[in-house]
Parts: sequence; C-alpha cells; structure tokens
Amino acid sequence: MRLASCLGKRQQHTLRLAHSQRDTIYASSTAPGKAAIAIVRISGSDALQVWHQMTRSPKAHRAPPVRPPVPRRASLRQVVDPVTQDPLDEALVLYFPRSVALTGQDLVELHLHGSRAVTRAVLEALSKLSDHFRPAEPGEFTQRAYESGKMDLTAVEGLRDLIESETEAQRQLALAQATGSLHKQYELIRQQLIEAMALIEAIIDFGEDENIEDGVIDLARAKVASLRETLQARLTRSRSSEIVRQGIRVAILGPPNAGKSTLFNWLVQREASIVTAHPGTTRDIIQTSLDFHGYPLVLLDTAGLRQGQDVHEVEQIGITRALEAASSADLKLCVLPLDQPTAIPRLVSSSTEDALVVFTKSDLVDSTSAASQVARYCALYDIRGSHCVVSVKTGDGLFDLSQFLQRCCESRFGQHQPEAPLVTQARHRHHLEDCLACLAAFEASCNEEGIVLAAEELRYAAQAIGRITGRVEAEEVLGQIFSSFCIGK
Ligand SMILES: Nc1nc2c(ncn2[C@@H]2O[C@H](COP(=O)(O)OP(=O)(O)OP(=O)(O)O)[C@@H](O)[C@H]2O)c(=O)[nH]1
Ligand SMILES: [K+]
Ligand SMILES: [Mg+2]
Repeated sequence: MRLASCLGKRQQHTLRLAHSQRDTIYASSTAPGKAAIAIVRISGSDALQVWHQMTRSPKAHRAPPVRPPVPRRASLRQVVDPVTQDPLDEALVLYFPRSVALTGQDLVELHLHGSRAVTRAVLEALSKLSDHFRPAEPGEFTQRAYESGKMDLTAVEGLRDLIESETEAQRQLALAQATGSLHKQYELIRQQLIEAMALIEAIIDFGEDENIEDGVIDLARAKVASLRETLQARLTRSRSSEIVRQGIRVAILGPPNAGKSTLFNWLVQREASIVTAHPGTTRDIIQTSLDFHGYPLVLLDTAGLRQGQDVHEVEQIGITRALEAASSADLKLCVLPLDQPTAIPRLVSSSTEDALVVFTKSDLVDSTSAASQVARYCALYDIRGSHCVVSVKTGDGLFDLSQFLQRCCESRFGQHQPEAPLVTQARHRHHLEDCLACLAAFEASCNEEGIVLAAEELRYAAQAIGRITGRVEAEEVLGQIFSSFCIGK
C-alpha cells in the first residue's frame, strides 16, 4: 500500500509541508481583481533569484551588472520574463533578508500594478524560474513564520482573526493577540508551572536526604493552588472575548405581533424581515450580522411565542426554533406590546442580566396607560431587569434603546478588564480546562506517597499550556489553523 494512502489527510498535509520547506513559494498577497497595486510575495532560500533573473533597472537596455538589492529599501525595477526577457510591468521591489523577514527566510515583494493580467503574467513567469519555485498553499507564509519561531500559535490565530475582523471590537482583540498579548501570558503561566515542577522534582530526587528543607511540598502546593484559582477566575471572565470573536448573538423574542420584526428591521436598517398585521408572520429564524458601534452583533428575528390548543404544526416548529435561539443567545431583547395586554408564556426570564425588555407601540396608548401597562407587565412577569419604552412607528424611545444596547454591549463584552483576555477561542478554553484538571489532580495527589504522580500531573498541565502556544508538537492543530488562511498570507 502506498504511504500516502495509509496516512490521514491532515498527516499528509503536515508531511507534504515538511518536505516542501526547501521550496521557494510565491503567491499574490492582495485580493484578486482591479486595484492600484497588487503585491506578490516570494519566500525561500532562492527568493533572490527573482531579483537577479526577473528584474532589471528600468533604464538599462542591456543586462545590468548583477548587484544584490539593498535590504528593506524599495527599488523601482522593470519586471521581466526570466526566459524571454519580455517586460511584464514596472514595480517597486523590496527585499527582506531572512534575519528580518517574518517568514524567517529570504523574502522578496513585488509591488505591481494591480491588474489581473499583470499578476497572472508575473505568477506565470515565477513558475519558470526553477523546480524549487512553486505556488504557496493557503497560510504557508504564516506557517513558515511559525516554524522559524517568529510567531507562536496564538499570534498566528490572532493574525488570522485580524484579517477577518469586521468590527472595531474584533480588530482590537485580534491585534493584541497577533502582537503577542496571549503568548506573554501563557509563557508566564508555563514558567510558574515549571517553578512548581522544580520544587517537586527536588523532593523526589533528594527527598531521602536531609538537605531538603521542610515545607517544600506545602510551598509547591500553595503555588499551584494560587495559580489554579487565578486561571479559573480568568477562564470565566474570558467568555466575553470568545463571544466578541464569534459575534454577539442577540435574539429578539416576544408574543406574536408584538413588533419584533419591525424592531429587527429598524436595527439592521433594511427590510430584512417580513412585517404584516397578521400574527404569526415570522416562522423561521431571520439572521443578520451588523456592526453595532464596533460590536459584532448577530441579530435573530424569531417567531412569536404563544401556547394553546390552536397552535398548529408550522407555528409550533417556529416556536421551537425561537426557543432554541433564545437559549443560545448571548443577549435577549424581549419585545412586549403596550397596546394590548398580551399573555406571554414563561418565555425568557427577564430578570436576568442577559435580557432587555422593550415595550413597543407606545404611540398607540397615552402616557398614563403606558406607565400602568408597564407596571402591570413588570409585576406579572417579575421583570426586574432593564426596560425601554419605544415606538418604532414614531421613533420615540429608539435613541434611548440604541444607547441602552450599546451600554449593555460595553459592560458585558467590552474589553475593559484589567488584564488582556486569556481565552479568545474554544481551542484555548479546551487546553486551559485540561490544565486546570491536571492542577486539581496534582493537588489531590500531592503528598509524600503520591509525589511522583503529582509531578506527572504538573508536567501534563505544562504540556496543556504548551499546546496553546504551540511549544509542544501540535501537528493536529497546525494543519487546521494554517489551512484556514488565505493564500499569500
Ligand atoms: N403603531 C405601531 N405599530 C407597530 C409598531 N411596531 C410594529 N407595528 C405594527 O405591528 C404589526 C406587527 O408587526 P411585526 O413587526 O410583524 O410583529 P412581529 O412581532 O414580528 O409579528 P410576528 O412575526 O407575526 O410574531 C405590523 O402591522 C406593524 O406595522 C409600533 O411601534 N407602532
Ligand atoms: K406580524
Ligand atoms: Mg415577525
């Protein structure tokens, strides 16, 4: 059987990349299409061939004397086909020697005119240089940066998130991570674990001797206990960063005809959801993403919630979906109409901090009856949380609602904790939870009989942290992370 067919897809990916490290790779790093410039990057030990064989001084008509490029200085060059010497474009050419290049290899950048034809011609010309030249795989430039030790895994993930960031909150979070905020924190944690490990190893190695002081076990235990508490607390606080990265899910819920879709459309500023005077208009979940004052909201319009014998099948499916949306939402907007007292099934616990009650259609009632209606609802449904009174028809109260929602995002998902978040995605949480479990096992077995076992648990804990930054071999995650990049990055 051929080797490749014995290996899993991911292993093949890793194997292929390991073999092809010697290749010089190239790709367009800018989005395809018409633009002022297009950047083609070339990374690898033969990258300088591009300078010598594919560029020449724009003034020289004959082949110029071979001069190496000045590192990190832009030179205006004519780009030519290496075989036919036909001119392809005039470009700014930059050279980064491997000591300064992010990929840890010689890197050449061609800043071309941004047309499809120019980019295509240059990429074709590059393929003629030698067998060692080949097009880059998605994320391969970044993978080389990782492999050369210029970036750790958390920075790689941060970079990917930065490229994909759509809102201000996501940008801030990703930039901090891409520039090493997570890496620094995890190295510190690993360091603390290694210190505790050193104490335990000392007891194991010299335990029989008199040289080891009393209370060393207690010291190690205390160190680990305090680290575990801190990590646990920060794991809980980091939830908001994970949510910001994925988008804050906001479900609009309420009885039929409350004005949910009308409010939804106002929030997304377009007629995304159908509005009619008939109760039961919305059946499926209508989902739209929006940048709300820098916060990435995923807004969900849902079917009206009600109970009773006359709820038919289609409506019931809609209600089930609405309740599912409610349970997975990070924030709920509970819409209740003021014009008619509507019985709401125990839809959402509106006294929790993740629900905001919006009383709508205030234009249909006078202010006195609005106030008494609000009071009635609050007493009936035990609404102790925040509420707003609006009319989407007249616009009354919408500014307050918008401000309220913004404050809500800020207090729940704003990055104003004293320290940078420790967890921005499920992968980090998973390994951190592993680490915490090992620390708990350490504490349980850390006594004179269990000391060897305890030492082992600490090692596992450190390994779990190492997996987050990529310090221990983590092939399984590598393929996954790098292949989610675009080509040319
Ligand atoms: N006067 C007034 N009418 C409103 C207001 N908001 C919504 N409506 C009307 O109320 C009716 C129902 O609005 P929808 O937005 O479809 O209500 P819904 O909660 O999505 O209804 P279902 O999807 O059927 O559960 C429509 O006729 C809207 O025009 C408001 O603030 N004032
Ligand atoms: K309706
Ligand atoms: Mg609706």
